Formats: sequence, structure tokens, C-alpha cells
Amino acid sequence: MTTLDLTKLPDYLKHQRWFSGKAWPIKHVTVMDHATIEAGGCAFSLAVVEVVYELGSPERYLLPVQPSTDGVRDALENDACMRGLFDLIRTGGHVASAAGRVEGEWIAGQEGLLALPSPLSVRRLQVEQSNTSVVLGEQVILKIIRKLEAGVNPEHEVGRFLATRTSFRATPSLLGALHLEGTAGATLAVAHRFVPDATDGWKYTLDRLREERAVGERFLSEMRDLGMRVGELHLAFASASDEDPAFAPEPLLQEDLQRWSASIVGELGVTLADASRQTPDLERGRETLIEHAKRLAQVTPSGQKIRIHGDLHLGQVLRAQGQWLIFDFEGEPARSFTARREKYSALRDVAGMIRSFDYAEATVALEGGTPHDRAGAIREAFVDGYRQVTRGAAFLPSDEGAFDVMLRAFELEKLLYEVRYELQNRPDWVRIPVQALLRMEAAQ
Ligand SMILES: Nc1ncnc2c1ncn2[C@@H]1O[C@H](COP(=O)(O)OP(=O)(O)O)[C@@H](O)[C@H]1O
Ligand SMILES: O=P(O)(O)O[C@H]1O[C@H](CO)[C@@H](O[C@H]2O[C@H](CO)[C@@H](O)[C@H](O)[C@H]2O)[C@H](O)[C@H]1O
Repeated sequence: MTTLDLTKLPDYLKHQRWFSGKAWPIKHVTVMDHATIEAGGCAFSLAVVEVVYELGSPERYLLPVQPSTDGVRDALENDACMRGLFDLIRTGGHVASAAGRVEGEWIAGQEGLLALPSPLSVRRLQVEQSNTSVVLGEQVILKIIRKLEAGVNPEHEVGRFLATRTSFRATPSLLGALHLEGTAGATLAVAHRFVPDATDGWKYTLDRLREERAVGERFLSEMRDLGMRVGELHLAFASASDEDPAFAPEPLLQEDLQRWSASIVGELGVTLADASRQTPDLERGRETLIEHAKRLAQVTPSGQKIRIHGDLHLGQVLRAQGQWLIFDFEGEPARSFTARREKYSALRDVAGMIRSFDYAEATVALEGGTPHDRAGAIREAFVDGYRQVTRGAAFLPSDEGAFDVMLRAFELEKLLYEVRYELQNRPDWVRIPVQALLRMEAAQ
């Protein structure tokens, strides 16, 4: 390989925005596997390194690097290297690595038949993200995954399933991927169809709420459409047969409900302990909220567990040409791949999106806008659309009472996650989920 100076790596890593271990002292960095990619006039190393910290669990990162006078530099800043990486995917090529091989995968089919311009333009995405995405020829978005996790990558697995096993097309299709096979095996990059002129659902909704005092019928109808797309996504997941065991629906059992309920009760304890200094009010509602979570365990089980999106909120949908597209199937980043690939009640996704409506309303209020309590109407429209397309679906609970109790319990679960997320990332915003928790408690 082009020589990698290991002694320079801790310093290099600490200066990368995608490196999440900036706060912890690094004990050492080792190269798990590496390959030399040579294409289109660019040669660079694709190395998988393990960062071992003085304390805490080791982490793996993908380093596409070239040697430079002061050690290493990011090969992804070089357009020719980017094209070389994409070529490997597009041609389904492979390159031997020290401990395995790097393999490109291109998904054949209508979407894969792209007429890409030559030379291929490379445009870097100007968004805050934990990976690195580039737009190629304005038709493909290639995401190079920076922090690697062992096992099956859910974004690739779900994208592949939707593209090849279902007719669900309200998503930017997965076109291909780059994998490392061998002991350090992982998915290194994913390529999707690029959606031009798309606005993300969060921005789209905030704009509507900023400009309208009351939500108009047009926006509500769009939210009904969003509910329909989410319902259709769940129908696509639930259509899996036993030939796709990672997706095939399974009966929802009493023990699932008990396990989920116990987990919410546990999270309630941890979250209130974390939040109590900032929001002592929450403590008063503890018993009521526990009751709320426990009700989930008492539901008579019906319906199925299916694969779900797992991290559904307004930031995970795109609005383009008057249509909604659902994307980013990687699940909640804080959880392991195994946990993210678990089958759940579909209502967990519904609850996630519903929480986003409250966030949007609260965000406009925090900006100085008057709160108009529009989240309720949006929620109703969304759930209405969802129920319209999923009526009678085998994966949903068979009675209304169970539907409501389960949905509320998953909303509570998401609220607790949000309190922890905001305490960690945006302490000023913690009041958004806290206010919602207080309202939930008062409504009992
Ligand atoms: N297929 C696509 N078409 C257009 N824009 C996209 C597409 N996929 C992602 N984006 C944009 O890129 C941003 C980052 O993508 P995402 O997959 O969420 O990256 P990360 O996992 O690193 O956060 C999204 O917020 C969205 O604005
Ligand atoms: O980075 P991800 O998209 O995987 O999700 C994380 O960050 C989200 C914030 O960007 C966070 O979402 C929360 O805030 C949103 C508004 O910024 C709101 O629409 C969501 O409903 C709310 O949960 C998400 O929880 C977190 O996992």
C-alpha cells in the first residue's frame, strides 16, 4: 500500500469532523485491512483502522487516504479518487486487500441503467453529516461510510430488499455498494439515485408552519400522502416471504410486548435521572408515565413484528416534484446493527413521525412564532393516510384500543430517547420533548 504513517493517524483523526472519539485519549491505532485502489489516474489506500482508546470500546473507521508531506490526506477530496471508487461499484469490480477483498456491487434493473456524463462531475454535499456524500453526474449520490460497524449494514440490506424484492418506489433506489470481505468485513459505501431539487421534510414542514397560522387543507392533504407512503413502506416490508428471513413478518407475542414495556420503564428511570436537575417537574409525573408504559405489556397481542425504518422523522423524508420519498434506512445510530435489524411493531415508525410534527410546531414557537397547536391536525391527517392504505393489514393490531395503547407507548419511548438526545446534543431543545412528556402525563 502507499505507506501509511501510523504515528500520524491519531492527530489526523482528531481533525476530521466525522471522527467521534475527539474527546478521548487514543492508546493506539492499528490497520485491520487495506487495499490499494488505482483508477482514473489516482492511487490511494483504502484502509480500515481500529482506534483503541485509553478507556472505552474500540471503534473502526474507513480511511481512504493518500500520503502527503505532513503524513496523510483524505483521498476523497480528490475527484479522480472519487471517480475511481465509484468505478469499482459501477463495474462490479474487485481488488484484493491484505486480509480479504474489496468488492463493488451494482444492482441491475431499470434504475441501474444510468446514462452518466463523461467526465463524471463530482459535487460535494454541503451538509453537516457523519459520513461523506458526493453527487456524481447529478444522478448518483455516493455515501462513503466513515465509522464502520461489523455485520450486515441495514441501509444496504433494506435498500437492496426494496429495490429487488418489492415494488415500493417512494424511495431513492439503491444502485450499488462497496463492501470489504474478510475479517474486517463491512459495507464501505452505498450509492443511491440522486433526487434533484429535493427539500427535506423537516425544512419543508417548518416553511409551511412559518407561513401559515392554521394549516391549510393542501398541507394536510400532503401529510395524508406522507402517511400513505409510510403505510406502503410497511406493506412492502410485510410482503417478505420466508425466502427473505431477515424481513419475513413474525407473529407479535405477549413476550415482545412485555419486553418492550420493560425496556420503556427502564429508560424512564435512566432518563428522569439524567433530566431531573434541569427539569424537576418531570419527576412528579414518574408514576403516571410508568403506568403508561406498563399498559403496553397488558395489550392482547395481535398483528406482527416486521422490519421497520427505525429512525423515522421529518428529516428522513424528501419532498420532490410534489411527492414524498422516504430514505436513510440505517436506523438509530446509537444502536448496534443487530439491534437496528430487529423486527418491531410498525407503530414505532408511526410514533417517530408523529413526534416530529410536535417538534416542528415547537421549533417555530421557539423562533418567536405564536404556537397554534397545529401538530394535532397534522398528526390526524398523517394517521388517517396511514390507516387508509394499511386497513386490514395483518401486521397491525386487530383492534382500535390496542392500536392506541401501542402508539402512545412508542411515542413515550421516542420522547424519552429525545430527552436523552437533546441533553447530549442540544440542551436548549430539551424543553420540546419535556413539555410533551408533561402534556402526556397531564392527559392521563
Ligand atoms: N438520494 C438523495 N437525493 C437527494 N438528496 C439526498 C439523497 N440522499 C441524501 N440526500 C441529502 O443528503 C443528506 C445526508 O444524507 P444521509 O444519507 O442522511 O447522510 P448521513 O447518514 O451521513 O447523515 C440528507 O439530509 C439529504 O439532504
Ligand atoms: O441524525 P439522525 O437523523 O439519525 O437523528 C438524530 O438527530 C435528529 C435531529 O436532527 C433527532 O430528531 C429529533 O429532532 C428533529 C428536529 O431536528 C425532529 O424532527 C425529530 O422528531 C426529533 O426526534 C433524532 O431523534 C436523532 O436520532
